Amino acid sequence: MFTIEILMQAVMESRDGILIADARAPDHPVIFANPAFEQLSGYDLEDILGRNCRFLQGTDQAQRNISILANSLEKGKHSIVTLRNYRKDGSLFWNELSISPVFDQSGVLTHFIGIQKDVTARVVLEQRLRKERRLLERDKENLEQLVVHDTLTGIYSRKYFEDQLRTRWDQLIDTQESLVMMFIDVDYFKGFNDTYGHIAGDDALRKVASILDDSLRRDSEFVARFGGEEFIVLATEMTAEQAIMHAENLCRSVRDLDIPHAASPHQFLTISCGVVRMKPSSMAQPEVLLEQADSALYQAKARGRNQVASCEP
Ligand SMILES: Nc1nc2c(ncn2[C@@H]2O[C@H](COP(=O)(O)OP(=O)(O)OP(=O)(O)O)[C@@H](O)[C@H]2O)c(=O)[nH]1
Repeated sequence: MFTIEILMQAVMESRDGILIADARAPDHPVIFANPAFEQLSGYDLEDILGRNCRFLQGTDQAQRNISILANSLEKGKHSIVTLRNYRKDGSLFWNELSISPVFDQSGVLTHFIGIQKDVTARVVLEQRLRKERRLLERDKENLEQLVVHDTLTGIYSRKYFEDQLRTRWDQLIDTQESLVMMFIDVDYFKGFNDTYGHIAGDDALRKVASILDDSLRRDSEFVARFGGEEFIVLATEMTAEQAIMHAENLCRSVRDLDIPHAASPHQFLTISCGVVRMKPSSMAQPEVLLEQADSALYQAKARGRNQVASCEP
């Protein structure tokens, strides 16, 4: 049989803190707190009775959830919010507070009943997970940047080039458009490093990368660092003549940087360039472009460097 004693016992033995406030008295003073609430907050009953429960927020009153709570109480509605509360000893705990208005038989608001749960462990874990997720996302972005961009020169990486080569090759099989590749290699670069040192060598590679990048005009072309002192330009929408002229411009731009190179017969830093233009086909692999551009580059080197050689299959 259900009795008022059982109800009382349930409230007194609840693991959750229970508070009752008088909704008709000014500033809604607390008129009841169960032992679990005393334990949760560290306050004794005599500290609590007669006060508005906002004392649990201490000076930390600017919490968004407090106005959410106040709004729903004003409308006589039930509300659950999580608040930063402070124990008697000043330590923070996260309080998941469920407040319900209590009405008498004629519908007049008489009390508020608040059930309090200490959810600090859960909130701290959620905060830690959020922070870790943010750090992971930042690391992921950094890694993606590293994969797409070459760390020394900042232009596209070999990985990006290889992905683009495969993608564009497949796209152009259908449209029957040609793909143009320029394989670029800095001339006598070993001699440059030996003469001026590796740091000056790095600096020269940055300048070459930058001028190549600046010399590109179309959205459909890009330059990547293939490795060491080798660069690749991949382009579409160019005739064979345009491709060769474009490559010759690149050679001139690098020579016009006027970077002294005492170990080169040209006396300035130069590049050689192998150009190939090909219609992608499902019968071939895109690597064939690289092989042909490489063999054109070999010819440009063999003919004296600082020049372009082409290979149109
Ligand atoms: N400073 C610097 N040097 C590099 C880098 N990567 C590769 N190299 C150097 O580039 C040089 C390439 O030399 P080789 O392959 O012998 O070619 P080369 O001297 O340019 O001669 P040719 O290509 O035949 O004109 C090597 O000495 C490498 O150490 C780099 O990131 N920084």
